[in-house]
Amino acid sequence: TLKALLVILLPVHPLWKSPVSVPGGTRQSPINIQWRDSVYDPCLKPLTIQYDPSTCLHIWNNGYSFLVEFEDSADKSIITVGPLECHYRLKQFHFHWGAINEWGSEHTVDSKVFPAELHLVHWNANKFSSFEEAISEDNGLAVIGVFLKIGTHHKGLQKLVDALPAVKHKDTSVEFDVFDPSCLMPSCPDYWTYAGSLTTPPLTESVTWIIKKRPIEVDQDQLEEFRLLLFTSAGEEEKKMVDNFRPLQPLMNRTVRSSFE
Ligand SMILES: CCCSc1c(F)c(F)c(S(=O)(=O)NC)c(F)c1F
Ligand SMILES: [Zn+2]
Repeated sequence: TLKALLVILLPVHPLWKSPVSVPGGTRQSPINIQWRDSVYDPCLKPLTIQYDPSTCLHIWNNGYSFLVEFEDSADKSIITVGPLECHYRLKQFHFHWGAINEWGSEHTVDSKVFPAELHLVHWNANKFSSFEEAISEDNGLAVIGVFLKIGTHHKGLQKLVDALPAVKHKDTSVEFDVFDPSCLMPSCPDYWTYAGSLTTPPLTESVTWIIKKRPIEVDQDQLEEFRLLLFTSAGEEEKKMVDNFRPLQPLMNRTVRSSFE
């Protein structure tokens, strides 16, 4: 099918500048989560999320996605428990999406692709003194992945969507004073977790992934606003910011655990 052909061709997709595979990589992301192969771990507790909306700083277009960044000089917005042995500070969140609703997410579940995926990036403030240090260390980062599906309008997301025209071009930013990212979480506490990597350079294998089982719903107009962003700077020939996801990586010798039976 067209989709299969495109997925095969995707690794050489011109918009994907990073190496599709990392030499010697044994725990790369994203992966397909095969539900029946995931192993229920009764020791996995619900994730504890404590975000302080006033730590929100700004939104910026980094030429790959749009990032909402947070002030991380203290333990004000943190996640703990779940599969984590330490507390992790929220650094930023961003999204990956497709040109059309048929693809866009980085992870897949039983090979099902979602139109988009939210990543909330946290760093281990118990063990390291900065995000920059943690990014290349084992257990340095914890990323919550939330799938997006097309459905009802998402009121919390709309505040973010309304600010996107101000960051249309690469290297533009806009102040974003108060935002509580917990409004972007599905109500269901269930998740899968596995040891993986960043999906953008430097692709370091430092991430404990926490993938929420249930998606959140956004409406078509909201996702279309993502697709109006540009990879390019003002004055350059415009390239729409779409298909900013990495191809699936081999599971290799990894087990995906579930927090639910
Ligand atoms: C040099 C990193 C800049 S911050 C960042 C990011 F911008 C990003 F896109 C991803 S991702 O791999 O794409 N998604 C988890 C990250 F993990 C990050 F930490
Ligand atoms: Zn990401």
